[in-house]
This record gives sequence, C-alpha cells and structure tokens, in this order.
Amino acid sequence: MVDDVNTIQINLSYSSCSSYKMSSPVSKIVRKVVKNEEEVAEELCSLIEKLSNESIKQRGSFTIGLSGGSMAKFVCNGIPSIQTEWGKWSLFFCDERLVPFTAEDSTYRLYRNGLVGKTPLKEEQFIAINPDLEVTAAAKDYEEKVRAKFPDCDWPKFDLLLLGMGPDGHTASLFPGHQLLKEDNVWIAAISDSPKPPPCRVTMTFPVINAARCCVFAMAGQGKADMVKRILGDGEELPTGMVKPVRGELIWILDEAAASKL
Ligand SMILES: O=C1O[C@H](COP(=O)(O)O)[C@@H](O)[C@H](O)[C@H]1O
Repeated sequence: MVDDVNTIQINLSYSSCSSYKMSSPVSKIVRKVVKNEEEVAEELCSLIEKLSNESIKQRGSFTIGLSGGSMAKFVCNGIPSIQTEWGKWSLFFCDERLVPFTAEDSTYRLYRNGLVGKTPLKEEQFIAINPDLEVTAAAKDYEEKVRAKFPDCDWPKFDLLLLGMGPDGHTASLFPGHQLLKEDNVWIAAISDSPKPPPCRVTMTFPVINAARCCVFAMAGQGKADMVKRILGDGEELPTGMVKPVRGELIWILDEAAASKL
C-alpha cells in the first residue's frame, strides 16, 4: 500500500466542485516503486479500495475516471477482489476512442467485459460516450452526461482519476504539442487528429484532470522507463507532466523496470 496515502484526507474537501488555476502547484506527490507488474496491480487496487471507502464514508458516493490501455488490465484483474460498496460507484472515462462498443479498441468494452458480471457493478453505473455521434457532438454529449453528475460546478472534483502514459508522454487523449493541451473552456474535448489510432476520441481536459482529489499513474515494464525518467527525473513539460492536481494528490505506482532510469 502506498506509504503516505493515509495523509490523503488532509487534501479532501466535502464539495464535488472545484475552482481551477492553470498555475497552481500540486498539493502532494507520492511515488511508490514495487517489484513487478503484479505488485503494481495489487498496489493500485488497494488504493482504489481505500479511496472508494473513504469517499463513500465522507460523501456517500465514489466517482472514478478510467483510462484505456495497460490501466484496464491492472484494474480488471485486481478490483474484483476488493471490499467496497459497489452500488455507490459511478465510473467515467478520462478518454475514450470513438469506435463502436463492439470494437477491440473500445475502452468501455474492456471495462464492461472485465468488470460487469465479475463484480456487482452494473452497466448503468458506467457513464459512457455515445459512439454513434460525430466526434464534436460526442464530446458535447459526454460533457452533458458528466455535468449531470456534477451539477452547478465550474469544474468537477472526481474522487479518483486513473491515468496512463503513452510512449510519447501523452495522457488521456492529450498529446504532445496538441492545441488541446491549452483547452480550458470545456470539460470534455473532441480530438479528430489523434497521432495514435483511432484518430477520433473524446478526452477530459487539463482543468478537469487537475481538479480531481487524486490522480494516479500506474505502470510497469522497461518500455516505460525512458519516458518515466523524462517526466519524473528531468521534469519535461510533456502532457503526463502537466498532471498537477490543484488541491489533490498525485500518485505514481511503478515497477522496478519502469523506474529503472530514475
Ligand atoms: O491511447 C491511449 O493510451 C494511453 C496509454 O496507454 P498504455 O497502454 O501505454 O498504458 C491510455 O492511458 C489512454 O487511455 C488511451 O486512450
């Protein structure tokens, strides 16, 4: 379990809304290195268990944002065994590929297949995109769905966002050098020129990500080591390095291989 996580409550407020300033420093950063991929999943899932129970105790619900790729594997393998009040969860997507739910690369599909039937979570608890819409309409529609869960907010305050990091340093569908890195008007943005296929996606914007109570990166393997060093060691301002929760906590869970160049 992440050593310092017990102090997380210091940063929590009871509201589900947040204000946002681009330049605010991150409140707290925790870095945890474990042995291997299996331990990354265990560490991540104990953290999810702990934060879900704290959120439910304090606010009566748990709001979590999911990412695709390797994060889905960690979560789907590990969380079926945690102890939590599953009925109080709402699951959102930090980003999603605009493909049918039957497509291999649909992130919703990964989580639905991995969690519904294997946990008490029900399909209705997933706040998913409408993949039949054109990309700008899909982003607008998804923002409306998220706003309905966070009424009257400037910026929503998710209890936990699970984020990945691509080999180019992207996170969610926020890619290096892309104009969306500066987007601070909308909660959910459309991207139709993603350098990583598929080209059309919807993504949470940085003000939403950085308003969360807690953001977590979890990764394993030598393939992540160079980029981990560039972000955490050299402090490069790539999208992953721009995740700086304003009044929240930032947690990195790495295996020894991913941390090997730090
Ligand atoms: O395309 C995406 O990639 C990132 C990173 O995935 P990973 O497999 O390299 O961990 C992921 O976080 C994002 O949700 C996804 O759309």
